Amino acid sequence: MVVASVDNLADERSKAQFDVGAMKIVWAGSKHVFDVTDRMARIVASDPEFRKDNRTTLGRKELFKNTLRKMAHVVKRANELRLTEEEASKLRFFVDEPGYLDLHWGMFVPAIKGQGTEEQQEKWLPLASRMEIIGCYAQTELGHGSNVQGLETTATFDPKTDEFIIHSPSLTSYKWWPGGLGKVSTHVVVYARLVSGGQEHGIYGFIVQLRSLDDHTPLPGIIIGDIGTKFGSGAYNTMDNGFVCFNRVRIPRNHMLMRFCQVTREGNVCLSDVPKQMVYGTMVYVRQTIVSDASWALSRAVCIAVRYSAIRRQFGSQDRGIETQVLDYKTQQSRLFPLLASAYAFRFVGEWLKWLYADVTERLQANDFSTLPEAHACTAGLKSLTTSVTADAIEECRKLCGGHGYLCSSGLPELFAVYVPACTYEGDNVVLLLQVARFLVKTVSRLAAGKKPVGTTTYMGNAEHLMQCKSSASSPEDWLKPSVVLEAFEARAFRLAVACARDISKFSTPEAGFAELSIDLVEAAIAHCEVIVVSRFIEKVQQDIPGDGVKEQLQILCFIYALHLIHKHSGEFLSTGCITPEQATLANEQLRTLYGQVRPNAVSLVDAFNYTDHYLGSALGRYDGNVYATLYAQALRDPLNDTVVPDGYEEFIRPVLKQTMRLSRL
Ligand SMILES: CC/C=C\C/C=C\C/C=C\C/C=C\CCCCC(=O)SCCNC(=O)CCNC(=O)[C@H](O)C(C)(C)COP(=O)(O)OP(=O)(O)OC[C@H]1O[C@@H](n2cnc3c(N)ncnc32)[C@H](O)[C@@H]1OP(=O)(O)O
Ligand SMILES: Cc1cc2nc3c(=O)[nH]c(=O)nc-3n(C[C@H](O)[C@H](O)[C@H](O)COP(=O)(O)OP(=O)(O)OC[C@H]3O[C@@H](n4cnc5c(N)ncnc54)[C@H](O)[C@@H]3O)c2cc1C
Repeated sequence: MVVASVDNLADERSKAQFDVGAMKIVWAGSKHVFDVTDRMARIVASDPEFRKDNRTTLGRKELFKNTLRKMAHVVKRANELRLTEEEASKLRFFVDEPGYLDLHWGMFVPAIKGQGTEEQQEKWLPLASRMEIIGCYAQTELGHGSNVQGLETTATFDPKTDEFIIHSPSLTSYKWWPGGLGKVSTHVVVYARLVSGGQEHGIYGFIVQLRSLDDHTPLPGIIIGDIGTKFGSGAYNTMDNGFVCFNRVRIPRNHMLMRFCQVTREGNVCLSDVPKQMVYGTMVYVRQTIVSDASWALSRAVCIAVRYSAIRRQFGSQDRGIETQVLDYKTQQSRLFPLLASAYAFRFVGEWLKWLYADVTERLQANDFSTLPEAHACTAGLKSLTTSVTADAIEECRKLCGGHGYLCSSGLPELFAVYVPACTYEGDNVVLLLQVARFLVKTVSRLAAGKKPVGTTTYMGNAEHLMQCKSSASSPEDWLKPSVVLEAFEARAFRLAVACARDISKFSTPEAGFAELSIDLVEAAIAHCEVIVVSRFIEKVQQDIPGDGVKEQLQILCFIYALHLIHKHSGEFLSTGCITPEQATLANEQLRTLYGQVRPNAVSLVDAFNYTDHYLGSALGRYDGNVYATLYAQALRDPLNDTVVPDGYEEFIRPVLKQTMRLSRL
C-alpha cells in the first residue's frame, strides 16, 4: 500500500534550488570517494547476509553470533571482490555493526604501524592484514581509563630468559573494556608499566598472544571473558568488550613495541630522542577518525528527521483539509536546521583534521615534533565537541520525530545507543577538553613572552584587537559577513582563555588554579574548538565549488551553524562584551531568515548524503517516504505479533480475569 505521504518527498525534491548530484560529490570529498562509497553501500544493501532489521529482537548470544557471521562474510566478500583497503573499510562501515574488525583494523593495526619498529611491522602487519591473527587494543583497566599514567599492569623484563613478564597485580589492574577482546581476538596490544632492572620506565605497548590459534582456548596464565551486556537493545552489544587478567604471562622481548623506546638484551632501557607522548600516538590517530565518523552518525539522524518532518502533518486545517508539514513549523526548523548545518560543518572539519593528521605524521617522520601539541589539542578537542554534539543531536532527532521516533523501527534509538559511548571511549570528553584548555593557557602565557602563536591559535596573535574589538554588526545582513562572524568567535574564545590564564595565576600553584577553574577552562576549550569549526566552514565556502547553487546552499548552512552557536552561547558572547544584546537580536533575526531559505532545500540537502535505505535502517527516513505502511508492516513482524493470543495467556492473564470475575460476584 502506497499512501499520499510518498508524494510529499517528490514535491520536496522538485523544490531544490541546487544540483544535488554535485552536492553529493562535495559531501563525499571527491568523485573517486563518491564512486567507492556508493558502490560499497550498494553491495552491502543488496546482500541478504547483511540484513540488520532483526537486531533489536535478538538475545545477546544470537546477536553476537550473528555479528560473527557478518564479519566472516565481510572478510569473504572483500577477498572475493579483491577490494582495496579503502574499499574494504567502506564495506565494513556500511555493514553498520560494531564488531571485532573495527578494533583489529581501527586500533591493533595502527598501533603496530605507529609504535612498532620496521622489523616488527614486517613481522606483524602481514599476519594482521591476511587476518591470520585477530588483534585488539587493551589500555583501559577496571580501575583506570582516563589516567593512563595510573595503569597498573606491569611488563617486567627478565634478563635470564630475555622475556617480559606481563602481570595483573590486582583486580583493578584487569584490562576492562577493550572491544574484540572478550571472545574473539587472538592477539592484543597491551599497555603496561615497563619495569627493568627494578626500575619503572613508563607506559608502553606489548603484543601478547591471548588464545590458541588451533582451538581458540586462552593461553596459560590468561583469564579472559566478556564484560557484560551494555546500554540499549542491539546497539553495541554486537561487540565483545572484554576483560583479561594476566598471571605472569611470558612474552619474548621483541614483542614490546620498540619504535620509541628499546630494551636491550641486558635490560638497558634506551629512549629515542622523541617526546614521550609519542606512545599516545594511536589515540591521536583514532580521535581523528572519530571526528570524521561523527558527521556520518549526525547526518544519518538528521536525514531521518528531515524526511519524516516533510511527511508528518499536524494541525493547520480545521476543516479536515490538508494539514501543515511539521517541517514548516519555525520551532521544528530551529531545532533541526542547526543540526543539518552541523552535519556539514563536521564533515568539512573532519576532512581538514585528516589533512592536519597527515601533515603532523609527515613532520614526525622527519623528526619535527613542533606541531604535535597542536595536533593533540585539535584531535582531542574536536573529538570531544563533535561526539557530544552528535550524541545530543541524535536524541533531539528522536524527539523531532515525535512518538514514532521512540520505536526501534525509526532507527534512532539504536543509533543513539550505539553512538553515545563515543563521548567516553578514546578519551572522556571532559578530560579531553581539559587537555585543550591546558594547551590554550600555555599559548596565552607564551604570548606575554612574545611567542607568536601558530596553526589554529594564530588568531590569538591579534591579541590587542581581540581584547578590545566591538562587533560592527548593525543589521541582520551584517551577520552574513565572514569577517564579522569570525571576529566575534575569535574574540569570545580569546577573552575566555585570557580570563582563565589570568585567574589561574592568582592561585598558589598553577595546578591548584587549573583544578579550581576547570569549569571555566572547559568552556574556553569549547569556544576555541568552535572557532576551528566555524573558520574551516567559512574557508570551505570561500573556495570554488562546482554545481548550480551548491555554494549558495553551503553558505546558508555555514551561517546557520555560526549564528545558532551565537544564540546558544549568547551568555558568553554578551558577558565577554564581544557583542551587544541588540546585535544578538539581529543575529537571531538573520537566523530566522536563513531557516526560511534552507526550508525548500532541506530534503535535497539530506539526499546529498546519498544514504541507502539499508544504511539508514529507518521506517521514518525511507527515500520513498512510504512511512506509515512501513511502520505497520514492521509492527506486524514484531515477535509479540507472532501469535494473536500471547504466550502466557493461560498462565497469567486468564487467572487474573477469573479472579476479578470472582471478586465482582462477591
Ligand atoms: C561503531 C564503530 C564503527 C567504526 C569505527 C571505525 C574506526 C574507529 C576505530 C575504532 C573506534 C571504535 C571503537 C572505539 C574504540 C575505543 C578505544 C579506546 O577507548 S582505547 C582507550 C582510550 N583511552 C584514552 O583515550 C585515555 C585518555 N587519557 C589520556 O589520553 C591521557 O591519560 C591524558 C588525559 C591525556 C593525560 O595524560 P598524562 O597523564 O600523560 O598527561 P598530562 O595531562 O600530564 O600531559 C602530559 C603532556 O602530554 C601531552 N599529551 C597528552 N596526550 C597526548 C597525546 N595523545 N599526544 C601528544 N601529546 C599528548 C599533554 O598535552 C601534556 O603536554 P604538556 O602540557 O606537558 O606540554
Ligand atoms: C563502548 C566502549 C568501548 C571501549 N573500547 C575500548 C578499547 O577498545 N580499548 C580500551 O583500552 N578501552 C576501551 N574503552 C574504555 C574507554 O577508553 C574509557 O572508558 C575512557 O577512556 C574513559 O575512561 P574511564 O572509564 O576511566 O572514565 P573515568 O575517568 O573514570 O570518568 C568518570 C567521570 O570522571 C570524570 N573525570 C575523570 N578524570 C577527570 C579529571 N581529571 N577532571 C575532571 N573530570 C574527570 C569524567 O569526566 C567522567 O565524568 C571503551 C569504552 C567504551 C564505553
